[in-house]
Amino acid sequence: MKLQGVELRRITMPLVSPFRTSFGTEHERDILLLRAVTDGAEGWGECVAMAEPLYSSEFVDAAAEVLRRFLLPALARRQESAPRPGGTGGPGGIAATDVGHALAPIKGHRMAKAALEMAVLDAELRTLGRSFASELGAVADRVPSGVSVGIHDTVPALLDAVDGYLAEGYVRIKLKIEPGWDVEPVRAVRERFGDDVLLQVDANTAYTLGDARHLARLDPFDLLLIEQPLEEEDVLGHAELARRITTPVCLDESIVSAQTAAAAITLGACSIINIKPGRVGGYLEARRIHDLAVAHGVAVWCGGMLETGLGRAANAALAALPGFTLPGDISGSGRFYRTDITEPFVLDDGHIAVPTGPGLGVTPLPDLLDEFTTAREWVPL
Ligand SMILES: CSCC[C@@H](NC(=O)CCC(=O)O)C(=O)O
Ligand SMILES: [Mg+2]
Repeated sequence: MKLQGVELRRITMPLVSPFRTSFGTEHERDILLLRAVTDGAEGWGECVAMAEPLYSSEFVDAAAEVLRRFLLPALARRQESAPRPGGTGGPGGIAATDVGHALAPIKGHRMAKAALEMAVLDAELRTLGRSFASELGAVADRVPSGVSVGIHDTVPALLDAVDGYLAEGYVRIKLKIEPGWDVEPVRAVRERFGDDVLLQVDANTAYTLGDARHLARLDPFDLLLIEQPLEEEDVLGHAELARRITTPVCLDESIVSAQTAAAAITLGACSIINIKPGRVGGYLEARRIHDLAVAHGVAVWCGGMLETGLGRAANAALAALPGFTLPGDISGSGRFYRTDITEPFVLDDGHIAVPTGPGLGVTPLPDLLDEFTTAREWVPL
C-alpha cells in the first residue's frame, strides 16, 4: 500500500455536560483526526491526547507538531526505502506493521504514534476488506458497556446521574474520585443502588501511599477495582498499596507499553489493567498487552478517552478480544456528545455492537465533520 499523504484535521466537540476528574474539568474536546490517503483506500485515525498535558505529558498541539515535523517524515523515509511489494527494487509501500518500527527512533508521543498507525491500519484493512475486529482477533459481536461518572458538586447530584445511567442500561458504574470525594459518594451509591451494581473508582493519580489507610476504607464496598490511585511512575508504591488494601488495584496511566505492563505485573503493582490503545502507542501494542495479561492471568478492560465514533469503533473491536473480561468505558456516543461525527453508537441491552465493516466499519459523516472542523492541513509524504 502506498501512502500518498495524511490530512491533519482538528475538530472541537462540545460535551453534553462538564466531565470533572481529579485533574480538571472538560467542557469540550479538541480532537486531532488523521485521514490517511493511500493508493488503496482512505483510513482514519483519532489522537486521544487532551488539550492540556494533565492526564499525561501529551497534548493535542504537541501531537500535531510531532506528527508534522517528525513522525510523518519518518514514515515517508521508511516507505521510500521499503522494497516494492513482491521484492522488486525502488520505493515501495507501507504496511501497518511497519509503522511502529518506523516511528520507534522518536521517543514518546505514543498518542500521536497511535493515531498514525490507526489511520494506516484502517486504510490497509479497508483495502483488504477486513474489519478491525477480525484483524485484532475479536471473539464477540457486542461488548458490555460501562460508564465513567465524573466528580459532582453534591452527592444527590451524583446519585441522579448514576440513576440515569443505570436506567439507560449501563452494566458497570465507574466513579471518579479524589481526596475529599471518595468514601462518601461510594457509600451513597451502594446504599441507594445496592450491592449488585458493578462499581469501581478511578483516582487518576490523586493519592499517595500515605493515603493507604484511608483508601482501605473503600474495601468494604466490594469494588471491582481502584484505578490508578498513585502517580504514573510509582509502580513500587502501587505494589505496596496492593498489599495494604483488598480492593484490586488497576493501572491506567502507568501502563504505556507491553514492557511496562510486564514490569507492573511482575512487581505485583496491579492485578487488572485498563488498556487504552492511544496511551500505549496503538491497537497492535494494545493487543500485545492483552496477550501478555492473558498469559499472566491478569484481567484487562478497554478504557476511554472521550473518543468520537471513530475511536469508539476501534475500541469496541479491541474490547471483543477474549481477555477483555471486565466491562470497558465504551459508552454510547450520547454519554459525551449530542452529535457524533459518525453514526452514533447506541447502547443496546447494556452492550455496544462491534462494527463488522471493512476497517473501522464507520466513517465520518462529511457534513457533521465539517461542522466541527476548526483546522485542516494536508501533509504529503
Ligand atoms: C478526561 S478523563 C480521560 C481519562 C479517563 N477516561 C474515562 O474516565 C473514561 C472516559 C470515556 O468513557 O471515554 C480515565 O482516566 O480513565
Ligand atoms: Mg483512568
